[in-house]
Amino acid sequence: MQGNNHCPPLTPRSRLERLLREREVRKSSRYTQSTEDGRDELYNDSFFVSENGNEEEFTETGFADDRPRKQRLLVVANRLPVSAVREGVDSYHLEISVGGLVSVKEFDTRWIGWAGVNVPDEVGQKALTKALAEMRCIPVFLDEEIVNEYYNGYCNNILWPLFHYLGLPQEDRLATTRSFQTQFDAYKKANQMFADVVNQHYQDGDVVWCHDYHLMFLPRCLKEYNDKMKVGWFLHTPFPSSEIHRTLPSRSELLRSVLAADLVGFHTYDYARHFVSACTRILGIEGTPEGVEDQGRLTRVAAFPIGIDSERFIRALALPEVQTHMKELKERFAGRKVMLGVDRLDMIKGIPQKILAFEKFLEENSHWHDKVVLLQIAVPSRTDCPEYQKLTSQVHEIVGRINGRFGTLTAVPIHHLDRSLDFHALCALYAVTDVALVTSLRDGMNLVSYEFVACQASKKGVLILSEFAGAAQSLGAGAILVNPWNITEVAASIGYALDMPADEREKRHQFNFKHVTTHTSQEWAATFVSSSSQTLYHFATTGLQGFNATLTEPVDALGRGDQIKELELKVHPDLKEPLKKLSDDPKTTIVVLSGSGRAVLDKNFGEYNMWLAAENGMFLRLTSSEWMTTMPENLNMDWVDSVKHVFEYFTERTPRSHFELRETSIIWNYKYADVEFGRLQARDLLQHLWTGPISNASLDVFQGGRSVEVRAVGVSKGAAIDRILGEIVHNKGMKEPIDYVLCIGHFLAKDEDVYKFFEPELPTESSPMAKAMLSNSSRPSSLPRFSSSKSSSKASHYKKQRSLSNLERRAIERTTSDPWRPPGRDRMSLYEGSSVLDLKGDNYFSCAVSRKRSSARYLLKTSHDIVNLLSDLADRSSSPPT
Ligand SMILES: O=P(O)(O)OC[C@H]1O[C@H](O[C@H]2O[C@H](CO)[C@@H](O)[C@H](O)[C@H]2O)[C@H](O)[C@@H](O)[C@@H]1O
Ligand SMILES: O=c1ccn([C@@H]2O[C@H](COP(=O)(O)OP(=O)(O)O)[C@@H](O)[C@H]2O)c(=O)[nH]1
Repeated sequence: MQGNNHCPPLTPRSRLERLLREREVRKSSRYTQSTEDGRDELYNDSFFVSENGNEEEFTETGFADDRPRKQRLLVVANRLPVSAVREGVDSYHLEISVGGLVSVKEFDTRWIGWAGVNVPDEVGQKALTKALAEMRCIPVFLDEEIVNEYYNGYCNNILWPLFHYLGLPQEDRLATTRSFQTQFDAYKKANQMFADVVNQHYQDGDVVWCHDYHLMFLPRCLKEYNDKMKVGWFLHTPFPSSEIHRTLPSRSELLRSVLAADLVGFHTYDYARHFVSACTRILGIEGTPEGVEDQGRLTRVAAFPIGIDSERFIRALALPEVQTHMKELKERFAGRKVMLGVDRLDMIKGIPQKILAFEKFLEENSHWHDKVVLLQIAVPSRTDCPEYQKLTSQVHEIVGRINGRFGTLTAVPIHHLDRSLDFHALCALYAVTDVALVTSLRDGMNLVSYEFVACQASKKGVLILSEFAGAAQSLGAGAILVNPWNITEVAASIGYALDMPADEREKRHQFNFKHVTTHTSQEWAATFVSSSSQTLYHFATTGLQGFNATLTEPVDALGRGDQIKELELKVHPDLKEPLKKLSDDPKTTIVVLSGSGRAVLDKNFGEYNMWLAAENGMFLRLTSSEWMTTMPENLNMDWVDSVKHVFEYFTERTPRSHFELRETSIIWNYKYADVEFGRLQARDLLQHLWTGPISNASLDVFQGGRSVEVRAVGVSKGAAIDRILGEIVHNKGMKEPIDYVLCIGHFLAKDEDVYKFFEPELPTESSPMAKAMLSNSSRPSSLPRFSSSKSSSKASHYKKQRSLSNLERRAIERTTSDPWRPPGRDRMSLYEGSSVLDLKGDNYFSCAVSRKRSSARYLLKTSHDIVNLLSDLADRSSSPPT
């Protein structure tokens, strides 16, 4: 049966099947490659090499042996991952950039870019070309003037600030127009020079991957030369709101050039959305969920969040030199907490704001004065640009003032370094840090935050992260998110981070660490390239109470709350006392019926005297007894691995989404993800579940507000309540009719069958309690006002239609084949024929919590109403009858 497949089929039928298949293949090949690791980083990370460190013999038809030929990939970026310094007429010193562009192991990769050196003479150019070839790098030679106009000018003075919401430079109008035009011309010319080198090295079937804002013209140049070329373009910076992009004089030309690519990628869904809306508003062309369509040609647009080579950082921490660095740093800063900032000295990094927030923290917390130090590594960047020079002076001035103000003869609060560190020193620094402070005003992603997390396996330090860095959308849950412009908030977050208890640090770290080690640069690149290499692109990407959203603490409806705290379901603190009183009342039986697993219910309700029904009633327990299973023996769970596989795939690609694997169900939740993106992803996921390889499996798929849940066929709360009640009636030896039933929940539509279960015959005489609950005059002010739900008419319709009582009907249903009947025992007989469920019409209160449409009789607006209702019931149950 298809549903039994644990992997996608070998011959994928759809785009998603293909991507899932490729993901599996990548996972298994990753293991083989890691056994080869341990030698020179660049070679291992970027290229396929043999044991002796030389490139393997490679022929035009493939490797010398029978291995299949790898997909050729031409990576084109402004900078090569290697920079050159000329030492003689024909000799160069090559240096690998520490944060150089990422590697792609499964492709046969060549890099094309500028080596950061001016080589005007032919001899020098030949020598550099030869030296770089050993590293599979191909240089583009840019002369000084073009570097000045294209790189310093158009790229760094115009596009960079604009894309980071800093606006266009303010200059004299005429001069701006003139310099703008010359810079734009130089930009186009430089892009054509990159294209010429690509064309020279291109072979049929190659994928060409263009990077960043430096090369927005490149896709067009390449397609004009050869429209069959597969071209992808990825932007490492934010793409701003269309209102910002609209201010750029060359706005349309740039957009059209990028649209020449087959695939356009961004770090976040937000950036992708801005790009599509810029195309719609500025170019007037159609945005679709998949991308941008112009005259029948579709350019796919999607988010591909970058990652780091986390293993490389983790491995480095074990190296003796890194250990020595760590020891020195620990001794040097003994008795003080270490805070760390690592940034290029760039306006976008918010360094002055960070330092000012640290000053405010020191101002307000004198007890921390000698106990904390901020180490700020400010790597010089774009030093030819006047704006960057001004920033350096500004930062020096602020640091000097603060050190003068809070320093002592022996120690200063800020150590500021205008220099870069080597990889090992950087790893050591990350590892000894207690709190990392990333306050970018805008940042495409911010890899420093990822690198810090990768190095924190033992320390489990805290990450304070700007909400304006792309990384906030992925590490947002584990980090403390701040608005870097809000100095007061950042200062308070510093205090919170420094005082954070170990268990909270551990949880936050684990979340971040998992993300950083699973969303690697390898995965990023492989996903982007395999998507580009397809000709056809088609991807986008619980009486009876419920627990979650019923008895839990209220959560932020926009999903902007603290995900780490909210992921751990906790009983609302104000409900503890009423639950205790109600559960101790011998006349009251409480059942918590939840989709959550046993452990979650044990942890939250173990201390009360009540019934717990976990996993939608598949497991049942009176808190004084052990768990029993009510799961039918023949419950088919063969589909679990296949579905998990699909859920993993979507979780990896939907920042801040997560999935929970329970014993009889799996839930993918995107409450904390970008709402729009989450919905699109859910649509894709559902489509795959309904039409993909597991479409025939015996499972039920449900869509919640911000979740997708998959269960074994027929599992619902309504189906379970029958069995649960049988156990309770039997256990309590109940014979008298139940006085009233209160059933409160925030249920999926599928589970609303639980409301119908108790629905009695037409209303007769009310019990005193029922009267009290419904009569406005006797209702105390704390009791919530029930508002009859619109759907209560549905319930009465349901009642009128019924010719048999619920018990009669269920008894009849039971005589037919029932997969839910537990073996060897007929639960129905436990209360069949008894009058326990002879509820009087208005002795039944089914309440839906914050739902617009429901078959419950009443609606409760918020969890606050539940607290009031249960508190009031508890008071009444514990007070003597009047
Ligand atoms: O080459 P430079 O001009 O010295 O600048 C260095 C790089 O800065 C930018 O980095 C961006 O890419 C990172 C990885 O995707 C991302 O985390 C960060 O937020 C971005 O700012 C630039 O985009 C690169 O091209 C530069 O090489
Ligand atoms: O002394 C240093 C400090 C930082 N980095 C690297 O620079 C990169 C910075 O990347 P990020 O995405 O944080 O920001 P960007 O500078 O690209 O805007 C990271 O990989 C760091 O490891 C470095 O090579 N040397």
